[in-house]
Amino acid sequence: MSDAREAAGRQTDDDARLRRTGGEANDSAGLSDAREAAGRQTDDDARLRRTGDGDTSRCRGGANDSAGLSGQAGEGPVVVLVGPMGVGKTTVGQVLAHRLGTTFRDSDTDIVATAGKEISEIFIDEGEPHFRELERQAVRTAVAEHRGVLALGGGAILDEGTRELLVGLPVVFLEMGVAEAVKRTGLDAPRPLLTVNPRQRWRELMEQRRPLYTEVARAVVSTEDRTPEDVAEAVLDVLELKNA
Ligand SMILES: Nc1ncnc2c1ncn2[C@@H]1O[C@H](COP(=O)(O)OP(=O)(O)O)[C@@H](O)[C@H]1O
Ligand SMILES: O=C(O)C1=C[C@@H](OP(=O)(O)O)[C@@H](O)[C@H](O)C1
Ligand SMILES: [Mg+2]
Repeated sequence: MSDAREAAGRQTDDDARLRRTGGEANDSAGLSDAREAAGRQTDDDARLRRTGDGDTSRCRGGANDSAGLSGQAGEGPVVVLVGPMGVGKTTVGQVLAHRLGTTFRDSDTDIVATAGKEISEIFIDEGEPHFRELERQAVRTAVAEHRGVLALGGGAILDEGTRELLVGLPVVFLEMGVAEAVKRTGLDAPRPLLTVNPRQRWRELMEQRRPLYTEVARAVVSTEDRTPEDVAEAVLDVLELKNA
């Protein structure tokens, strides 16, 4: 557990060229109610919930605002999606935003807009460390401004500063197995980290990243054998946003 999360745990409470549709003025009343309900549930439960494998596993608390964040329940995105590339964060995030009557934002889209070039070009021209810096800035801005659904890039959680920005937020880790990963990312997707030997590369990435996804997440949702609509439903369920 990170220091930031530990500190938070001691407290009691608790947009590319441009497709950005974010904006905090877009929350519906129903969504605000749902957010409050979700906050209460996780505060009370203080555990990481898991759906998709028939099991709800006790793991860690998560409903605490960090010192560096808002300090008030109800601020920040209503849902933040993390998980490996191709798991469906962008797709499911859009479905979720629609279901909740709110807006969708994707940190990758924001980075492309700010940098004025595609992610694969940023990797080639400036390297991954520079991309992670841009990503941290994009997440910081999105977490501060956006009240709808936020999807992050698969590697965002590698950066400690980015992880700290997520403390206390309703973060959901979407997961899948390697076979599904290879199927979904395919050969056409512009994902620079999976262009060579995707199967092995994905396993290596997950070995490094799984603990980090788990660290930042309040809940884990399997995407295996589920449509994006089913996954969105499971996210609403696990965050108790169903009546929104
Ligand atoms: N639950 C799902 N089942 C099957 N295919 C999916 C599912 N979710 C997303 N996909 C497909 O997988 C690919 C990657 O989805 P995307 O939303 O871009 O993932 P991410 O943002 O996590 O990288 C897309 O072709 C998308 O249509
Ligand atoms: O996993 C990663 O390191 C990355 C995932 C991508 O986003 P998606 O997870 O939306 O594909 C994108 O941010 C970049 O190619 C790096
Ligand atoms: Mg995406």
